[in-house]
Amino acid sequence: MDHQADANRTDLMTITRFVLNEQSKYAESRGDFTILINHIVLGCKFVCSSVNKAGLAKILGLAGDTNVQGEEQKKLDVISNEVFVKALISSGRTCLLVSEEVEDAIIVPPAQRGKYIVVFDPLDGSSNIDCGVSIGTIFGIYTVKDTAEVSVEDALQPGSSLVAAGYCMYGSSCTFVLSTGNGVNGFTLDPSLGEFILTHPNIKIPKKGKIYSVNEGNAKNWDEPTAKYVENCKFPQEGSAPKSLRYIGSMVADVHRTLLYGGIFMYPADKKSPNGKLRVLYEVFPMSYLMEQAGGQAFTGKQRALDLVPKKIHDRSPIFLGSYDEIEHIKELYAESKENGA
Ligand SMILES: O=P(O)(O)OC[C@H]1O[C@](O)(COP(=O)(O)O)[C@@H](O)[C@@H]1O
Ligand SMILES: [Mg+2]
Ligand SMILES: [Mg+2]
Repeated sequence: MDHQADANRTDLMTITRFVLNEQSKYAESRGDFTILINHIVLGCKFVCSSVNKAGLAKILGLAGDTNVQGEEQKKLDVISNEVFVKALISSGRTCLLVSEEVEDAIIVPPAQRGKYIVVFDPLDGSSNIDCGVSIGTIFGIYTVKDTAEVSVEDALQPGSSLVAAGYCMYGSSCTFVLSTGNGVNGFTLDPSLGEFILTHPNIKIPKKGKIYSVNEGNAKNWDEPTAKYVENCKFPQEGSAPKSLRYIGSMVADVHRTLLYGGIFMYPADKKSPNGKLRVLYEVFPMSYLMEQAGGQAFTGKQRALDLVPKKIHDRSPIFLGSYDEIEHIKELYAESKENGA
């Protein structure tokens, strides 16, 4: 047993240590945020182990119910939702929860309330669960002044009011990516320690990218700027190389690759779904917050995504997010089509 190596492992930057360091920068902090993040991390570890043994544990397939989105819920959608609702309420640091899998906002019992609102997608990429392709969990964190009178309206804040956001990807390795407003950091789960260790410090997305990510199956219903942008990816001007298409169909996995490699992920509006598919509060906002914190951009086709103010907790919005220059190009195409009166 190499005791020295083991001893050295004690100075690894775990996520708890990292968040505690972050918190120590705020004189008024009492550790509430660290406790909240620890409960989210606990939920992710639980879901990760469930996902890894899903086939064995017979938790693949449908749960038999339909959620507020009209989607057939997978067993892991329901299990993940229960895990996070319980973990977040038992943290004693939340007052309101919004989950993709629950129609109404969950108001935490007064005795267990804290100042944070958590919006979350307990299991993202549900269509990929049964074939073992990467899936994830997405979350955003807001604060509220008066927890005593908290109501669903308190969750309908712009994305720019988020105090933190992140996701956990259940893939070949389990990766937790977090921003508390000072850049983006990635942590990998060390199964032998059961700890998330800092492996991707201060993630910065490349300014340009060689990859575009979109469900081309919707192409015939796209608007002109989207069609033009994708056309340009495939048939670029003289001297530029065509981009590669990568589409996993799990937002967490497609955005994680985009964050690390650069490029663009988009779920645009189309004639079939004029507001796109992805949900503002617990998909679009957290990923847009992370993208901006990493030096990228997030655009709806009309405005900066984080400036949106949702009217309902399950609102959807078109979204283009990724490398700074790629989003600039999309913005120009939308401005052009607006000038042409489209
Ligand atoms: O199959 P489509 O239409 O391309 O949609 C894929 C998108 O839908 C989602 O699966 C929606 O998320 P959920 O799985 O959480 O419902 C995203 O992860 C993904 O980006
Ligand atoms: Mg999702
Ligand atoms: Mg989901």
